[in-house]
Amino acid sequence: MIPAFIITGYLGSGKTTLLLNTAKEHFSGKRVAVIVNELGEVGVDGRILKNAYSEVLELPEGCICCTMHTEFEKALTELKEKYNPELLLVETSGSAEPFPVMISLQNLGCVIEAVICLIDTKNFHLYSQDDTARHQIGSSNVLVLNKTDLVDEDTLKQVEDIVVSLWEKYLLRNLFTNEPVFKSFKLYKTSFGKLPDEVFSGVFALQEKLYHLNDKDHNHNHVQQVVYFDKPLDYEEFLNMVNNLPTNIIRLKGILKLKDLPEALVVNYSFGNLDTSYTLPHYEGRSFLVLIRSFN
Ligand SMILES: Nc1nc2c(ncn2[C@@H]2O[C@H](COP(=O)(O)OP(=O)(O)OP(=O)(O)O)[C@@H](O)[C@H]2O)c(=O)[nH]1
Repeated sequence: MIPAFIITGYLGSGKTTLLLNTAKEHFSGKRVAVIVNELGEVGVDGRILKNAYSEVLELPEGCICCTMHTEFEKALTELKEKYNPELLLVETSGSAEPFPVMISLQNLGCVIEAVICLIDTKNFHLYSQDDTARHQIGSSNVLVLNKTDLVDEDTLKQVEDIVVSLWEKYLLRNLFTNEPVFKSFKLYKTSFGKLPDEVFSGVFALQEKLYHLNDKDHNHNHVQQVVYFDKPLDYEEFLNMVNNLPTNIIRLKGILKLKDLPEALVVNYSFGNLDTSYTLPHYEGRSFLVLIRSFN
């Protein structure tokens, strides 16, 4: 039985960041396979994670939450045969609910060690009404109020209260008994997903067998577009573009080769905050940006 952690949470909440620091440190020396599912056909997280983990499986088809679960199970079976991992870390897309992934992992004989939901405390008010975000919270048993460095104590307390009430309201329930799948949760307040070791110790493992619900009408509230750049960009030109983005663009991710910069720049923008602190030294691919628009 392979232990598996599911990392869920809304767009830009810090899932990849968690995988790059705390999880990476905690499991160093183990044969860890990372599975990452991104909205859209171009993966950014996968490329970053390949810098940190030797085995990264990208499932860019867009959506393991709807019709893709057979693809997910096939890919996972191949991964197990090829790599024989001691542990799986699964990052779901920010637009996906974790439940179908939980089912698939159990179908393939994995033990779900925890479902960890990252919450962007700075921007929570902008997405707290989103149905998928609410189900992500209700399907998790480790709630992580992340980006605490960007909010004051009062805001943090408000977000905590809302998240706790959403957890209670959106709790995942056993199809037959209607009992909550998770009887309790643990809440952490962090920045950059720095979680204590206990999260990875198995104390949050899911004991129950899950069952498929009828496929409900699954309606995504986001649309993504990919823009490719054939020539290296000027940094000023790029900043200008970011500063003039329409307000319905809530997320921008990508990898850009810039004039005068030897390493490719990883672009990470969510809700008006731009982060370009991460670079990729040996990136040979095309420059691109994925833009995620909200309909809400
Ligand atoms: N200030 C601050 N920034 C953070 C924190 N955690 C993550 N970030 C930044 O937030 C941005 C998004 O983080 P990611 O880890 O890429 O978020 P994600 O959840 O994987 O994003 P998606 O895969 O698109 O849903 C990056 O620029 C991170 O460096 C935090 O605690 N504080």
